[in-house]
Amino acid sequence: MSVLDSVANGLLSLPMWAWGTGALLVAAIYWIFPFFRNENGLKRFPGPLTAKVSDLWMLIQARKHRISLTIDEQHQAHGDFVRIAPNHVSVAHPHSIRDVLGHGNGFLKSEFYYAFDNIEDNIFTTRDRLKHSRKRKIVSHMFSPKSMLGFEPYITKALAIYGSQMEAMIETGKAGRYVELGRVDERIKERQRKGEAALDAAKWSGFLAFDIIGDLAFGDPFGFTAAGFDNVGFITKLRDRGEWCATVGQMPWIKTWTPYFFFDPFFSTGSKAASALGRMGMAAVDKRRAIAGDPDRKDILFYLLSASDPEKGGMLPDNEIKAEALTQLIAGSDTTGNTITHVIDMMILYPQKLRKLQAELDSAFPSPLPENWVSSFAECKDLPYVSGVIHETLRLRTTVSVGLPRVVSKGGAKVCGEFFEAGTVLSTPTYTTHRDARVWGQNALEYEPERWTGNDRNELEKHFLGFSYGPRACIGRNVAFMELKKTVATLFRRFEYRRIFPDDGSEIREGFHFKVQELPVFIHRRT
Ligand code: HEM
Repeated sequence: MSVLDSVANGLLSLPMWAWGTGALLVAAIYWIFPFFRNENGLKRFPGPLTAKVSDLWMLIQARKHRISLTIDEQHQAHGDFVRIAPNHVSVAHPHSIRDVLGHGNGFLKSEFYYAFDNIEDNIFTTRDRLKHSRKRKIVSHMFSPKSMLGFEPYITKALAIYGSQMEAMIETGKAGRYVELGRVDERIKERQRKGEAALDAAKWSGFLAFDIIGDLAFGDPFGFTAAGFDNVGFITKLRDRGEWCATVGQMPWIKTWTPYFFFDPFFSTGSKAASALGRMGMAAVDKRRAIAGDPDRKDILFYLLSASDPEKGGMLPDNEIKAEALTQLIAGSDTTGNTITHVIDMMILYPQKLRKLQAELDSAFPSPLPENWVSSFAECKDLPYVSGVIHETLRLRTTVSVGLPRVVSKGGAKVCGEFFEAGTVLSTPTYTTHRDARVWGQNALEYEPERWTGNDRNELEKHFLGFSYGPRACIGRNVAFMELKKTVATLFRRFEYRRIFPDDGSEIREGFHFKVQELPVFIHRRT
């Protein structure tokens, strides 16, 4: 018998208690070791004991869908620096944006982003600086002012479909029929007034945003707005995948194992959703290539298909095109859809602000409006209150509220007065930073679109993280603003919303996005 066989036989003959003790010992070493090692000298920072000991603490917060709220509570209790994982410090200091996310510090994205890789790594997930610059260069053409103008007709088309769907529901909507439930609900019927339709505004914002980006990215809107239905479950899959990524990203090494986490179906659902989205993205690119469409069409896929490989020349590799197209679709859909929902929610919650918005829109777009009118970007881009409402909503209801983790580069760095060793993970908690009275003043927690219409605007922009900051900031920011401004101007000029159940708060659940799950509203026409 070989030595290996003897060892194997010896191990197999051990009693169950010995196996159990061994497993506990291994787990204990894994948990306790980073703590005692004082990894990267982080012992000096306060934080929950369990967070100092293991990444599991963050994973649990993510699984509970409340990363931002928990980290904010920690900052309120401990101050600007909180150790939220053995090797991760959250820095909620007014200079943190510049020091952690800014240009020139050499910090890279952390392993957290590995969870988001789909098909292969992409512009959003890559942790390699050169690879990122190369990808950024390739896609930057898509977002030039000239390309942006080419995108506007697709946004106008989707908004026109949304507008006519609302009109049709208001015209023909059955009393008490909450569109998404597909049945008459007596509680809704009791509250509904003449000329109103009842619907889930969160769902319709999603339909609108997904149709726009579907058209921009793949040359084909999903058709959700026209159908009033997401027939492929795309929106739900994207949500499940986002929640899964934000959770798995806390302990990236578990990624490949999550399909087998039978104790919690959340993990297998998210993992399946991620794979399904990958397949859908690949199929969409293949479909677009197979059908010879409009040769003048200048959408995101057009720019990817005509980009040349900077190293080898010729077209980009097939998988790279697919991964990048899918990334734009993912990055540009739920972000805008969810922001539109938050704007509707805020306008219902703050009727005085809604009146101001309506006054601005009524004066810019007097009655009578053409049938199924949609605001052009030229007409709404400089309206100060429209812009104020969007900025203020993105401040207090930031779609990406979580701190975005970055790794301190070689040689270490001084961040907000503290020195950090190379390899330490740092993040700026957007939710907390956007509520910091040192920046936003004593009314930091109040919804004040007016703060964006005054002379302080440029100064406030420096502390605004709605689209992040630095080399990894949102590349689609200008497209997002075009979409959001056109949408806010069009919807709030033509319609008014009120909550069906005013006493219910909004159920916000956080994955990677800080997302309103459902917003039951009545909608009526304005004249
Ligand atoms: C309201 C809408 C949007 C919001 C709030 C938003 C927010 C953000 C944020 C916070 C980041 C940084 C993420 C990180 O570092 O982990 C980001 C990155 C990114 N966004 Fe957006 N985004 C929006 C719309 C869009 C649109 C419309 C597109 C494309 C059409 C887009 C494409 C991207 C891409 C490709 C990145 C990765 C950039 C890089 O790493 O170089 N986003 N976005």
